[in-house]
Amino acid sequence: MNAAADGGRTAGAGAGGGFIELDRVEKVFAVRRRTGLLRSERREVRAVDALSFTVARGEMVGYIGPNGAGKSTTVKMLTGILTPSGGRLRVAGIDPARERTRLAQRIGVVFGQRTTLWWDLPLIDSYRLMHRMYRIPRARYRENLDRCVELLELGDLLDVPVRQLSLGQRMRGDIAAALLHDPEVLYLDEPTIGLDVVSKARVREFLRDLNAERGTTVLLTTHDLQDIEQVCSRVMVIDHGRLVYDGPLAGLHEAGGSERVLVVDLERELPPIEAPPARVVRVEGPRQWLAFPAAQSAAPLVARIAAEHPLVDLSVREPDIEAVIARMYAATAPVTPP
Ligand SMILES: Nc1ncnc2c1ncn2[C@@H]1O[C@H](COP(=O)(O)OP(=O)(O)OP(=O)(O)O)[C@@H](O)[C@H]1O
Repeated sequence: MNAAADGGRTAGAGAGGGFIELDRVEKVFAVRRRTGLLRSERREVRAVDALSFTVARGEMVGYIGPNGAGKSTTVKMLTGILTPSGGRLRVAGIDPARERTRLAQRIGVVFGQRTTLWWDLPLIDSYRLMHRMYRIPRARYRENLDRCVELLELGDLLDVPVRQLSLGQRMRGDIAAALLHDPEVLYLDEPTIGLDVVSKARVREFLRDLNAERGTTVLLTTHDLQDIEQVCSRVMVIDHGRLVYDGPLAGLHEAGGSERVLVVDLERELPPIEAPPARVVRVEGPRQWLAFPAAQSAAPLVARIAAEHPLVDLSVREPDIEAVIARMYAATAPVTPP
């Protein structure tokens, strides 16, 4: 399982070391569980376990894993909200837990399921408050705001109270808020959750542009593998607090032999389509489902089917992250840290 074998320590490291560096980082929570009327038992939850990886400046990395794997705990340690129980962690050379305020000037955070905006205020008032809170120089604030308003198409929304925005509009508003102070690194936690296809595409395109123009380092937590495919060149998989894969997304699909499904609507009922290595896994009237290796592009398969069959419509279904990870486990034993 390639780079994870050395704890991901070398992957993506820049000449002068990584921009984000974790060396055997741990986070243990003490939890109390009630065992009787007056009795409770103390238990430890190892949310992050000897986690080591390096992210170079300007990298866009997906950070995925099943529920409870330790993703949020990692991001909270990277922002200084939580202090590690052990190990060494640095972001831009700063120890987040010790210098949280100084680090805040250099990082941006977006939580898909929570907003950092003031609910009852028009969007622009939240930005004005952040301008003061972060003490952003006026010219820089204006420049960043203008750019975000243009690229995220916020012009008509600036005077709308946040509670009246749709989920997609609010998410674009939150992304702009995280970028007003020009952070060098952006942590995004489920930035496309609940968004429609067009809004998702807009957010992904914006992140790619941001990275190309400013070299912003991006760490993206998501359950949507298309976010990773379209934004990140590298993906890290965490499970039970440990890094179990670090490399390209295609490699993750290969490790588990995962498949995508092409759903094809034909003009009429026809015999199962023959287009190896894709294979028909289901037929319902004029609709057919073809499974094909997820590491391969769908384009040649689509072109071939379109050329040989009376095609009306088609769509591609991605494998879900839990299934990919489960298959990866089935195919190879997870890395056990030394
Ligand atoms: N404050 C806390 N106190 C006790 N246990 C915690 C605390 N925060 C997280 N945990 C536990 O640590 C483990 C990792 O949780 P974490 O929220 O980091 O997972 P996650 O990968 O972000 O999951 P999800 O995808 O569901 O958000 C879980 O077992 C969780 O119950």
